[in-house]
Amino acid sequence: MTHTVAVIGAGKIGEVLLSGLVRAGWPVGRLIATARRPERGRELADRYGVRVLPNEAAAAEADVLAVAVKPQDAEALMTDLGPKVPAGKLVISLCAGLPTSFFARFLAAGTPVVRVMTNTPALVDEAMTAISAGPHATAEHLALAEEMFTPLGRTLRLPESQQDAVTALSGSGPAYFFYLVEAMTDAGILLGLPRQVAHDLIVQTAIGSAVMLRESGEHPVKLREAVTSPAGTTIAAIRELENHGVRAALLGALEAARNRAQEIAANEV
Ligand SMILES: NC(=O)C1=CN([C@@H]2O[C@H](COP(=O)(O)OP(=O)(O)OC[C@H]3O[C@@H](n4cnc5c(N)ncnc54)[C@H](O)[C@@H]3O)[C@@H](O)[C@H]2O)C=CC1
Ligand SMILES: O=C(O)[C@@H]1CCC=N1
Repeated sequence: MTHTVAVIGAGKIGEVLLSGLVRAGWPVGRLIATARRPERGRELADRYGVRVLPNEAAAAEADVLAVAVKPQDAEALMTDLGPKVPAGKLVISLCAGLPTSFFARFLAAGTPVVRVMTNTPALVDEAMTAISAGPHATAEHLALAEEMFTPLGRTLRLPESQQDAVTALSGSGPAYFFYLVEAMTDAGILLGLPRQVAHDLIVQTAIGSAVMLRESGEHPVKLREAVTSPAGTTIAAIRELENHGVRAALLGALEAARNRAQEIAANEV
């Protein structure tokens, strides 16, 4: 926590990172945010007590630049800011799809780049963050990225070649679970439960199932089999899921997300 971190483009995920660092006790004097809109900057300063600076001033002051703009905005940002980033800074990209080589193009030779893919459960310190070394990133840079993201949940080091798959699985993953909860709440309503009751039942069921997965260490098939009684209710539901190809739909959905990350990388943003 001795480094100064600037979140460049503190939107949704940038704020998730900032708030997590504040909760973890990162000195607020060592946290900087940049924002395109002045009112957004004021909001972040009021909410977290962090300094809000223009991009270039942030890059001059910080040791670590955590780039959290949308991939579509990264080229404009880096064309302007990249050549002004002083040597010796660590650039950490939070952007989906963009490879570290993209950032290296705009930066002084030798600037280390690390790519991370985190997710929104960082808001409750339950993130899954995958960290990959890009050009010139040493073990020390990876350790610094871990120091920033470990307080927000779990971290894992992976080769950069796996980051598009990670993005499809755990980066976007919370959205799939929220989608399922939404659909299952509707199902409860179809069966006659009040909306709030259906919501509460499924949220606690999701939490219980997630904790079992983590704490039992059992394979999900075994956990599911324990719920599935012979000639019972669960198998009747599972048959419907199988009939509707839900497993195949998930395989296709994640492949589509991975393909989208690759399109972003190919600049088809
Ligand atoms: N939302 C999520 O769950 C996750 C998002 N990501 C990645 O994080 C990045 C940001 O996504 P979100 O936070 O959802 O988007 P967002 O649109 O909420 O945040 C991006 C922010 O960057 C600001 N910005 C853009 N250009 C700027 C510039 N030149 N200077 C200063 N600020 C600038 C925008 O005003 C905006 O506030 C994306 O690259 C996305 O792939 C990664 C993991 C999860
Ligand atoms: O939807 C997106 O592109 C971003 C990346 C991972 C989660 N949200």
